[in-house]
Amino acid sequence: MKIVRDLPSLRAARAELGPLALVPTMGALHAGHLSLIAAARREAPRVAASIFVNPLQFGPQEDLSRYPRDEAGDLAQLEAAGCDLAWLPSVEVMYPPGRATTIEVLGPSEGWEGAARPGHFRGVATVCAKLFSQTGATVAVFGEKDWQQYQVIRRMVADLDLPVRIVGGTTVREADGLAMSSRNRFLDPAARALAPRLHRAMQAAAAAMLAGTAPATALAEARQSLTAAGFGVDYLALVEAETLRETDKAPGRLIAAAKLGTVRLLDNIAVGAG
Ligand SMILES: Nc1ncnc2c1ncn2[C@@H]1O[C@H](COP(=O)(O)OP(=O)(O)OP(=O)(O)O)[C@@H](O)[C@H]1O
Ligand SMILES: CC(C)(CO)[C@@H](O)C(=O)[O-]
Ligand code: BAL
Repeated sequence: MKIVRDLPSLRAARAELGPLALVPTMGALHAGHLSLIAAARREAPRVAASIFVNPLQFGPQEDLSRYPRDEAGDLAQLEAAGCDLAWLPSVEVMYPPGRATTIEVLGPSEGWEGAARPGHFRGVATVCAKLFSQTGATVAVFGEKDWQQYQVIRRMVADLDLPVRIVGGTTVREADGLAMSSRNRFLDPAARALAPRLHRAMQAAAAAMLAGTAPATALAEARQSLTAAGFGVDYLALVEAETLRETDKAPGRLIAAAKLGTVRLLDNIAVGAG
């Protein structure tokens, strides 16, 4: 596996390797990321992964400084997973002084994570556009776990005619249903024990909706049971899968963000064909 940290080395590696599928990450890799590497290997002859904790997508009160980092462990996992190229730009390489361009995707970025984290999707879209352009990837793989992000990137690529195909990877879960996430390591044992209830409550709400319960009723019940269990529910909503607009009938995507202590969990599932 080639490890590159500056643009001239990336360009040379790209020329040598040929068509690439890219998996953008912020590191602290887990089995969810590795499933995206495996998906990428099915999409193109060579696979690149980027590791970059993107300051532009973190608000001033957010956890940029304590975001988990483990470069040596990440590189070992990428190598073992059959990754051909690791792109590890520094903040200075990604954002040299004088930078004046950002990308703003409206539509699917409005609401939910976009409302909870103002400016977040501007940072995500900007860095992803740069990663696509830097690597020249023909395919990029994103986890469905961050459903809204996945739709924002699809929208951006369609709107800007970017020459990259976006592929989604299904959410990898722990045995008890908790969606894997780098931030799960911050759950204390009591919170870790409660955490799978989020997915269970979502599954119950989805099953109720498919059995004919009005979404508003099913969602209110799920919210109430989660709040009683100790979750701070930020949102739990049925939305149109691509636009992220709230809807009152399935099919759709059930999306949620809920806090346990200081850890914010995200999850989503399809309801019907959503
Ligand atoms: N459990 C998972 N299953 C599949 N893909 C995942 C999973 N968790 C993250 N991903 C995907 O991996 C890519 C990189 O995500 P990132 O590095 O932010 O990891 P993360 O675990 O989501 O971290 P965070 O704690 O910030 O949510 C994204 O496309 C994300 O959707
Ligand atoms: C796509 C991404 C790597 C952009 O920084 C990040 O938002 C993430 O890890 O999901
Ligand atoms: N997986 C989304 C990256 C973030 O939380 O900033």
